[in-house]
Amino acid sequence: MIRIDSVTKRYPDGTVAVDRLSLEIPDRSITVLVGPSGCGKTTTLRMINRMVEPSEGTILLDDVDIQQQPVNTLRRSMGYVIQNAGLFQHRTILDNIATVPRMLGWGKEKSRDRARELMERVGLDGALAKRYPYQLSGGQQQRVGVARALAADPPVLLMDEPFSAVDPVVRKGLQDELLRIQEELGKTIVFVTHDIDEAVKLGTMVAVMRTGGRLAQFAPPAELLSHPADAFVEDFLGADRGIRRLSFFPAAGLELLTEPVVAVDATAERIAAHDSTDVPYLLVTDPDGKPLGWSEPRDLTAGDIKTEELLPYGRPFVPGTDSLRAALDCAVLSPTGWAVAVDTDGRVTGVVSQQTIAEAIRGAHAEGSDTGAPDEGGRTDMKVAG
Ligand SMILES: Nc1ncnc2c1ncn2[C@@H]1O[C@H](COP(=O)(O)OP(=O)(O)OP(=O)(O)O)[C@@H](O)[C@H]1O
Repeated sequence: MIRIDSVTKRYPDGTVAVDRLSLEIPDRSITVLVGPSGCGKTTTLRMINRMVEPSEGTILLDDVDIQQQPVNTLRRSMGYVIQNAGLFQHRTILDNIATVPRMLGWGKEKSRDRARELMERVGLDGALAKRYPYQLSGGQQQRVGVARALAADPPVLLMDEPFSAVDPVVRKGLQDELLRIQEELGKTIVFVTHDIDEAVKLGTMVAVMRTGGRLAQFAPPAELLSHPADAFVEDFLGADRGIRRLSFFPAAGLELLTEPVVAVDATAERIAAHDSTDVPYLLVTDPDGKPLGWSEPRDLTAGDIKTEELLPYGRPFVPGTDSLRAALDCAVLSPTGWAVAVDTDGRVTGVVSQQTIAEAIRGAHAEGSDTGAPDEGGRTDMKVAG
């Protein structure tokens, strides 16, 4: 949909901010521009809505050179979100969001109705409508920024480090919300960040740029993690890229054992029967099948299991939606080294050892090196969960 064709930006002082950049930004997906400070990400984004004009090269929107469109028409088709939201401080939240519809000549009530609808879509409580930006938290202000950019329903959203100024927990919430909005609305989003984790989480495609405004690699995140194009990209991805890559492989294929799982009202025979298995621990569940904790079998007395003496089971994982990374994390954090799998209602479906997870990881890496990356469907499913 957006094609950047050999674009260079030279600022009047001679700085080459972007150097012969070519990118095909796919329709209805999130393309992330990532790279170190000063590598030309913002300049690239601003050339797409002509806040900055290229020195050379062309940018096409639906095969039409953006230079041939009046700037106002172009910008109306592109929502723009920046760090710290850039809200109008003297306008209420509702009127901030209604700004563009009002500019487009919509009536006041219709614009406000649209603004209310968008508040709900971006997860903002309607009670905030009459407040002013300074009465909102940073995360809430960013949500208003996103709602405002969506107000006129533009097909394209340009986002420049929109979530950089908020704390990690709020940031994760905003990222999850953006993925959900993208899924619901199918916008074409170009997203700038300097945070590779954010890029990997959000991007359908990720463009890694290097200082001097040159493209280092343009690939889906799983491929970036499995096959960095060169030492610069590898270095930028960081030391734990092998672990992070596991986010793209589902935990669904792990073989779960049910033998080492007993209910809190288990009989002496059931507990004793466990001696024949290789697992040194038993996971005790409540009568409803929810995990309570681990114990060595010899410490359990049938009819008198003391739940407060059990070892904590840590955080369980859900095989159907979680990734191998999540399963590994559960096993690493578990005092027994075994991870607990549960269904979406929190009932135990089995347990799995670090060793079994390690074997699955070896299999996943081998699969990734054969094909370049895991299949597209699995990758997308794992994005939020991983
Ligand atoms: N108006 C300008 N005049 C001269 N040089 C500029 C101008 N705007 C940006 N630059 C330079 O162009 C280069 C790219 O800047 P840009 O803001 O696009 O980078 P960035 O990757 O977005 O950086 P950051 O992550 O720090 O925001 C930098 O060296 C910057 O100093």
